[in-house]
Amino acid sequence: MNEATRRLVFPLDYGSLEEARAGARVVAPSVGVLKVGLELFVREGPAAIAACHDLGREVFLDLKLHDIPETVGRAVQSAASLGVRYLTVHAHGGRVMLERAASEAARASSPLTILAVTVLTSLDGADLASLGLSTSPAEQAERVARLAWDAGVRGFVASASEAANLRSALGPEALLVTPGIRPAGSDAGDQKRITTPAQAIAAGADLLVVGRPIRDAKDPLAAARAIVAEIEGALAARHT
Ligand SMILES: O=C(O)c1cc(=O)[nH]c(=O)n1[C@@H]1O[C@H](COP(=O)(O)O)[C@@H](O)[C@H]1O
Repeated sequence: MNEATRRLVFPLDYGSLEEARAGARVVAPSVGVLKVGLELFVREGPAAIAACHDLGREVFLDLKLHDIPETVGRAVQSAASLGVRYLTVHAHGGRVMLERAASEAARASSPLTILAVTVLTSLDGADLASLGLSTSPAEQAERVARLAWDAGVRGFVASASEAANLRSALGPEALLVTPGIRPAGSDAGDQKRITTPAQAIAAGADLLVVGRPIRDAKDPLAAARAIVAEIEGALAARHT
């Protein structure tokens, strides 16, 4: 698998295991990581993770844990026992919760990286204001990313429009995972802070999460291939 393919994360946002398996099988040649999120995990549970492993792909379990430290710590242990490679928690769960998630992941028997979700890509400044936050999404993402970093977390989910800023705030060791990716001309849907795949790579993103532009394309494999080609071009430009 080449570097560009390794960087593409495809969310299995499907309503059943059968659909998820079929969708994953089609795009697997052009996808590095498969993400299992709330829709599929609530319905199908660990079988969804096993299906990804059957395809030889690492699993990103996206449950966006946000609870008291004890509950999150125990949930991290459960996720670790399923052999997932990445697991999301909400950075807004606070320092102790983040510390607990990071320390439980460090004790897992296989590599497990906690990803702190900073500010959801579906939110903009007006949404933050309605929550009583006077910061911009970029400022808020940096604030909670620093909090998570200090708690021992090394993976972060943010819009790629914040990736360059987070990279300079956190340094090369931070793993930056960016959803809200839209190839030029594709529908934003409910995403508000979006970039193209090339912009995300240029900004220093490590992993790009791309769902509907692939899932809902007439030819999902061709859509995934086109995104990988765009990532490849942007990586080459980054290295020159
Ligand atoms: O944690 C995530 O993966 C996530 C965080 C975030 O801020 N925004 C976001 O869209 N996601 C997820 O990334 C995927 C984006 O899907 P599309 O908008 O269809 O490309 C979905 O599975 C979301 O649950």
